[in-house]
Amino acid sequence: MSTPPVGIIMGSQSDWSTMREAATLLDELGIAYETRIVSAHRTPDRLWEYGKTAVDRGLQVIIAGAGGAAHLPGMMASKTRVPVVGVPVQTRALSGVDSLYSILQMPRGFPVATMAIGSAGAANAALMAAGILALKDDAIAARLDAWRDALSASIPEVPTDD
Ligand SMILES: Nc1c(C(=O)O)ncn1[C@@H]1O[C@H](COP(=O)(O)O)[C@@H](O)[C@H]1O
Repeated sequence: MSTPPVGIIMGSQSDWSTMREAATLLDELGIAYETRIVSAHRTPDRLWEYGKTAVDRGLQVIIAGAGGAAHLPGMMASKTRVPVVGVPVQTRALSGVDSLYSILQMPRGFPVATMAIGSAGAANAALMAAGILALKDDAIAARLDAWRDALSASIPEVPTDD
């Protein structure tokens, strides 16, 4: 089976309820993806292998979600030049600010495109991936344009009472 263009990876099964938002949006846009649990802390060899083979397998964007000491996106970015879009998963103790800072503050040279905390960030990660793929894929570009137009059209111009 050929590798899809997008990999959605997450530090734990518990991140799936957040990262599912990215998968749902990619489904809407007709973009194939794979999903994996990969942890810098708990499965470092799996992380290494995923990053080492990403280019050769044909992955074009990696969406990486993690919470707390969220080292996964940055470590993945250190191992592959495939663009990594990071999603800070919301945590109970620190509301996801810990995840955000862990992902955001990369040293010069190894960037992670960091999204907002939580499911909106996961959805935006999928849209970011779509935008990257759309640069070289007219069909994805057309579907992304249509998706954006539909969202804009759904926003009322005048507020109403609930
Ligand atoms: N931040 C990371 C990494 C990593 O960065 O490699 N691996 C797991 N985790 C995070 O630990 C949190 C709690 O995980 P559990 O719910 O499994 O205890 C999750 O949000 C996961 O992303």
